[in-house]
Amino acid sequence: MSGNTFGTIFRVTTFGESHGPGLGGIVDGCPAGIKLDEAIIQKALDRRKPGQGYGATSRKEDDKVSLLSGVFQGKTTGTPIGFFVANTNQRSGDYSRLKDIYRPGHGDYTYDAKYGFRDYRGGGRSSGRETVARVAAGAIAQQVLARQSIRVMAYTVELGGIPARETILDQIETRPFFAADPDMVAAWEERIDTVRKQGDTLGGIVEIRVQGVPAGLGEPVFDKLDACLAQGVMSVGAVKGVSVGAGFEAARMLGSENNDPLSPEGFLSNHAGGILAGISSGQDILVRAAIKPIPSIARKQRTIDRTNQEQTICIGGRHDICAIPRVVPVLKAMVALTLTDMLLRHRAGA
Ligand SMILES: Cc1cc2nc3c(=O)[nH]c(=O)nc-3n(C[C@H](O)[C@H](O)[C@H](O)COP(=O)(O)O)c2cc1C
Ligand SMILES: C=C(O[C@@H]1CC(C(=O)O)=C[C@@H](OP(=O)(O)O)[C@H]1O)C(=O)O
Repeated sequence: MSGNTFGTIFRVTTFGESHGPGLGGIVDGCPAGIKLDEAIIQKALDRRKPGQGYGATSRKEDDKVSLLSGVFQGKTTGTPIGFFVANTNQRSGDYSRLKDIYRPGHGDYTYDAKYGFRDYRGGGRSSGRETVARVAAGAIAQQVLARQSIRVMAYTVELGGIPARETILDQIETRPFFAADPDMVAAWEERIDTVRKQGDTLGGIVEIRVQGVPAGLGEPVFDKLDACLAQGVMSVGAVKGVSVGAGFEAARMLGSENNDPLSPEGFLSNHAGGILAGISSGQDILVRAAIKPIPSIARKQRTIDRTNQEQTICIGGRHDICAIPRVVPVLKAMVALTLTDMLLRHRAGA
């Protein structure tokens, strides 16, 4: 298995680095006849791109996608779909001071430990920028899911320790932060402002909800639907926790509280998050992701260099203060990719 490929039947391979010529991917295994053009992918990319939104990096990229193959007359042909997004605003000089120094919390130390090679121009493959390719692939997956009336939504339920009070699902996509609760936006913006002035960063929690999933998707062991969703979501940078349904709360409940009773009209609650024994139950799938604070902070920190000498760093450059909201479309994409793969596996009887 290559570390750059995700999925078994609907497979996505991504390539590229944040300071190279660009990023792209290949989606292989997409059925023929699915409606697809650059505009559909672009719409998803525009929701993730840098340089926009509160607390976002000031790096300005258009993230303009080119479709290279696998589409004819607005429909997929069944052959590999290739796409590319150019980098246009790298400013790699920002990183020359960090050439031999490891940033705490980022991939600098572990990449050097793995490869024994240091491409110090930004995060490279570990950069949040790699997620541009996932969002493009996820937009293709969502076209497949839409044909089955399966809809993936993602929204922010907590930011900087301040939780949303309620979840209002309509118009999430047009709200700042993809906020579950529009009344929380002002408090979240204020929290970001305070933390930014301190040279610091923060995290949050994103919920992904999938409606319209038929009962029966997923494998009984190992490739359980919840296991595959957790892998897809956890594979995104800055994600440090994944829960399904009641998640960690289930550990504090009694069986009588946690079970979702069945009735002829359907389940009476959804603590399971739409998955039982690794297989979808037909209820909404509910996944949450814990997003850590952005590691590149403008405060003095202790670290070491490549020769193990003690150093202090204070990181400048263009960084997000919080990965939310830009990570929201990425998590949506990873859930869409996982479900599309499971749907096609189910159909193939594989
Ligand atoms: C959409 C997105 C944007 C991000 N922006 C930044 C950033 O501006 N600066 C930074 O240091 N890390 C940023 N990160 C986080 C790092 O990429 C991430 O912490 C790093 O890859 C290490 O991975 P880990 O947090 O999973 O251990 C971002 C992540 C995502 C998903
Ligand atoms: C460019 C993007 O986000 C980048 C994610 C990122 C990181 O370390 O994860 C660090 C910054 O990179 P750079 O210093 O190269 O601009 C962000 O701007 C993007 O998401 O498109």
